[in-house]
Amino acid sequence: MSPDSDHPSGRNRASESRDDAERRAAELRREIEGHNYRYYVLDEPSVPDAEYDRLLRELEDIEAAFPDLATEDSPTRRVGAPPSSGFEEVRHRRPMLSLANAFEDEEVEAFHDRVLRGLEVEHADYVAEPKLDGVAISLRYDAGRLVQAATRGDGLTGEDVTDNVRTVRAIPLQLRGKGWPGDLEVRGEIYMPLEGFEAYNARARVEGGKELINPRNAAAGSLRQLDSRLTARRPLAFFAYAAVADTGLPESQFEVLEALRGWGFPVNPEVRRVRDAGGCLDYFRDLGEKRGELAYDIDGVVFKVEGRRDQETLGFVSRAPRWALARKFPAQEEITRLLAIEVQVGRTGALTPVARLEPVFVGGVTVTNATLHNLDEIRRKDVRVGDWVVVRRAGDVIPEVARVVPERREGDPEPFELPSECPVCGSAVERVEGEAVARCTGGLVCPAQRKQSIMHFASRKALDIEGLGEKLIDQLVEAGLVTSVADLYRLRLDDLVALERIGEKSARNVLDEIERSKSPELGRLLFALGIREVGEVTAQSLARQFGSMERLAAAGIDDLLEVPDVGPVVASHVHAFFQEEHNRDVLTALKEAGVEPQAPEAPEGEQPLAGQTWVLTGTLSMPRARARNLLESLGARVTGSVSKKTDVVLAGEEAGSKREKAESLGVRIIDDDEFRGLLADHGLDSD
Ligand SMILES: NC(=O)c1ccc[n+]([C@@H]2O[C@H](COP(=O)([O-])OP(=O)(O)OC[C@H]3O[C@@H](n4cnc5c(N)ncnc54)[C@H](O)[C@@H]3O)[C@@H](O)[C@H]2O)c1
Ligand SMILES: [Zn+2]
Repeated sequence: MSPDSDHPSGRNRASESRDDAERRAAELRREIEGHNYRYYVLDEPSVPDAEYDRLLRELEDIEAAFPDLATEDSPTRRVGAPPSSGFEEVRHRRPMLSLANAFEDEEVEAFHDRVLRGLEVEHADYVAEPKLDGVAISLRYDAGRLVQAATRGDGLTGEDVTDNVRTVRAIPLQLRGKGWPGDLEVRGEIYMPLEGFEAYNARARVEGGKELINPRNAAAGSLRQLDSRLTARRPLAFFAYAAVADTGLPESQFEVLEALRGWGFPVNPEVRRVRDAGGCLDYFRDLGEKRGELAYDIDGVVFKVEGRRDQETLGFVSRAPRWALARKFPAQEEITRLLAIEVQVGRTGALTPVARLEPVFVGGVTVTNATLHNLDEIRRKDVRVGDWVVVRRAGDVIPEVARVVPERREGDPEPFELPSECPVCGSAVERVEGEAVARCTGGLVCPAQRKQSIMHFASRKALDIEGLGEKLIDQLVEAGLVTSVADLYRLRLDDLVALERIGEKSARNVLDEIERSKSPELGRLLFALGIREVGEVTAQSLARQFGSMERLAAAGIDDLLEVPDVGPVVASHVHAFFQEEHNRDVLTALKEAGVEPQAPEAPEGEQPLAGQTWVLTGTLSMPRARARNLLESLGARVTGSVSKKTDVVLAGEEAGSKREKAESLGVRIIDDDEFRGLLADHGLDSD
């Protein structure tokens, strides 16, 4: 959070007097307890970890300044939360503790100094391990067989989740190799790999289920299901990082990890032995660079004193060992205030809502804007202007508003609505049912889309204006010479020659090309207009069906639906395009400039099916578009619905109502095999 923020958790708010401190400490404890409950019991935190860590540190600072304010049960002294009912309790043989946290390099150096002093040595070796962002688990093995699995709980007592843990494939039910202690406890982290996490959420979005907040809470929540069949469906994995036994364990942490590997446990491959603070910090930096490539979330690095005897010498403080330290990465999630939602128009006309934020330091940079994706996402997350929101910036990914902090909403702000007109050009905004993205329909006139639309217009499959490339288009638009494609036809030699880096010869060539493009095939011109979802094939179909721009422009949705392969989405895009006044102006301007589209020609060659009208229905053994092309190349007209004018219905498998209608009208019906025979008769290859 920015230092000038007015949120009460700012750490620099020194407590002036003891009374203030006492009040603030009580406030902090209440708030932290609330977060603990949401995080450890519900597996559904509302604030990001960074915010929680700040609150905890503020409380630690107060307790350090006024030691008599520190209560026995203060959250600064406790680990996690007591086990929840619904599970048997498991008393840990040795407490499962937390880790001391470091947010700065200096804190790593201070830790190292304490270790050197504690052990009375000059150098110290550490094992450096990725700090997995998952959930700690304790696994008991009796004579090599898994007999019990428990969560950390409050550190002393955990929850018996044995049945659930048995469904995690990475955890051996029976130890391998040899030399394992007969009575062995293995500790490690159960986590959800990112891929599985994203796949799970993608499915939840489609099926309308509940999404998981982050991989760590996903892992914890999965493990604490009361029905282990639900756990089995979650993609969980495991890394071991510690072992507890009375005898029979190697003397150093590194060797313990190697032994665990030999006994069949996955051990993180990034684990290294390092020396002194310098070695720790190098490792931290290197792993930080790799963080984005890992298949799982890590939130930092753990340094552990290598020798087990040395660990014992150093011992523990209330909630963490003195021989270990977690150096945390910069937070990828932060909390800040949503000041406004602005709408940007992209090069393709997509309207993107963008969050204007109170500046916040997250993922290593200061973020002032974040994407909100689209209106559906805003609705799903119920984001409203003025809310406190969690902003996420992972690696180089564009920052996004991940979620709202609901308990901090003030009043009852209005839900956000998209404008009905494009904020850039004023054209109508279209939102097709079932599509997430809303778009400006003024593709041909909208300044936000200008360069893109001209480039598309001139491209090879459209009007194929050679020499009119991206650079020249940039120059033309920036010089104000071209605001829509119709302006291309008003360009003069002087205009072009006046531009930088264009000689007279190439200017002439471009003008010749533009002149030549004045009599395009109708289908190409339609494609060139850049109507959404109208690709080359659809443009050709539209051209064949309607024969002229005027007829197409006058077509209603129902007329459009008659065209083969045109469904409701395309029909609605085409309709909206021609409804938009700005677009009609450009079409008029094109006409005035002398652009005359050519009606589609009859295909060349033999036309044995000329004059026949065909309808395709059911599942064919080739893609429908191909069947249609083949028929058209033989001269047939292919339409979408069966009527008395239909000559032949080609009915594939599971043909439904169209087939019935053809039967009732007495229209000839042929099947896939007959169709292939017919193609073969005309020398066409059906494969
Ligand atoms: N957002 C919230 O509301 C909220 C609430 C409570 C706690 N938290 C977060 O939870 C964390 C505190 O929880 P904590 O007490 O578990 O401390 P911690 O997560 O900082 O460190 C201890 C834990 O690290 C894990 N760990 C991962 N890799 C390890 C390795 N190689 N070796 C040893 N341990 C490893 C273990 O599970 C261990 O229990 C903080 O990050 C805090 O921000 C957040
Ligand atoms: Zn626009």
